[in-house]
Amino acid sequence: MTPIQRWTPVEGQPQQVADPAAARAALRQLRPADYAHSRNHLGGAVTGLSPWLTHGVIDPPDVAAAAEAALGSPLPPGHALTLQLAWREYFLHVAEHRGAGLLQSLHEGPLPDALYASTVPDDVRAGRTGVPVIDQAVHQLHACGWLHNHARLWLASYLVHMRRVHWRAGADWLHALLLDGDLPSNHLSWQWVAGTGSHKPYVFNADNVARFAPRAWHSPGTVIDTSYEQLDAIARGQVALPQPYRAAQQAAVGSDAPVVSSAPPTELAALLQPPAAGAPEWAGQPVWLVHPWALGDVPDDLPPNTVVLAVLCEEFHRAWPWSAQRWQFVLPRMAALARSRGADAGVISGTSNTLLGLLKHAGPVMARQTWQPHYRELLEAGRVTTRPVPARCTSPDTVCASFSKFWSRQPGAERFSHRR
Ligand SMILES: Cc1cc2nc3c(=O)[nH]c(=O)nc-3n(C[C@H](O)[C@H](O)[C@H](O)COP(=O)(O)OP(=O)(O)OC[C@H]3O[C@@H](n4cnc5c(N)ncnc54)[C@H](O)[C@@H]3O)c2cc1C
Repeated sequence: MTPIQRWTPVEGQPQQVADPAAARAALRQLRPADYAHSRNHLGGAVTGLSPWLTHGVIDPPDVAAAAEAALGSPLPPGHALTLQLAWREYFLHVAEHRGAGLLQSLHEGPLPDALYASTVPDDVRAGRTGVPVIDQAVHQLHACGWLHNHARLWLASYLVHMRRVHWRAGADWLHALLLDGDLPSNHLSWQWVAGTGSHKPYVFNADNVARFAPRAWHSPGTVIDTSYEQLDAIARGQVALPQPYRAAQQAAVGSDAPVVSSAPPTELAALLQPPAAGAPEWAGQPVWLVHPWALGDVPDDLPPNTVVLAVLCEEFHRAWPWSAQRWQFVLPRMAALARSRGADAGVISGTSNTLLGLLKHAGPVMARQTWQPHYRELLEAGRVTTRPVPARCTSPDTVCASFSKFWSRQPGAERFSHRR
């Protein structure tokens, strides 16, 4: 195991707060040369940077710069890290164009939506399916809120194709438990696995797990220990679903399943403050608006009298609750940013209407762009001047229906492959 897999409990305490110093320390540990040949292995030299990237503590250009410093040369466009960062930017590109449309199937998958169950079964939620790869993934998810990309692919594929659960139910469930839960990357990846955002269902078998995962994850003799032809036929409904688990292993949600909530846990409640009634003391001053996807440092080119307001938009959090671990990751950093230059000391939680009422008192309002539902609408309705998320790829004006199309429209990309 490499030290970079810090989100796993095996490596000690997971990071607690979206702290830029910790993110910068992680950037200094990048091993881009090893990443290229080992990233598909659960013990490979993956970066573990996704929680910081999701919350805007760092951005893809920072990762590329750190990789270049480690390599001592420019990061080639065809390097695996370049391509994986581009996948993130592709999903943001789709979100920019489709907005909340990414929450519905982009096109029909192998079977009609109505044939899939709308809830995640209890034995999966508890990590007690009897299929070691799935149970290991769920327990790691519970313990540290982070999974390797391959584990996410396996979990999603098993749920959608072996248990016939609708991708949206699985996506919402996983999103709630991840520290890096990000609707564009998460929900579009689920659609890619389901076949509603790609041209074929993604399936995997026990041999694939044995190749890329440690022994405890290997799953011989289980429902996934079969040929790809058979798995594809199951996903397409051409043969019956296998009996997924032994009755003795069915279970209610296990005790290690984190509680998810639309509001911060009580131990963080002191970091919240209600919106002030009437005109605040900073009325008329410029505002830098901090939201959960803007946890990097406050830009240093703002007018000197700019105040920092940190806000939570309640409609979003009611729709997509978070684990306590995620609240712990996000909220103290938001409060620290609010305190850095704020007239208000805490994080203001309110409905869109309440927050809009507050912003009416402000002078010019500026914020980092986001495509997260409700926050995006808040920025638009509040006539907030947004700053783009720093990116390495260009986002074409019309939506690209596939990563290949997106990639082919990047300068110089035609010379390189784009395998996932
Ligand atoms: C079902 C499923 C759900 C996912 N949900 C999320 C999510 O909610 N949030 C999220 O950030 N990523 C998600 N991903 C993408 C990917 O699994 C994670 O970004 C990655 O595993 C994070 O670990 P890392 O930082 O070590 O990645 P690395 O391999 O070190 O990659 C570096 C960075 O590149 C980006 N990246 C890498 N692989 C992908 C990918 N396949 N798609 C998009 N971006 C990628 C991430 O920002 C990542 O931090 C999901 C993938 C799947 C299959």
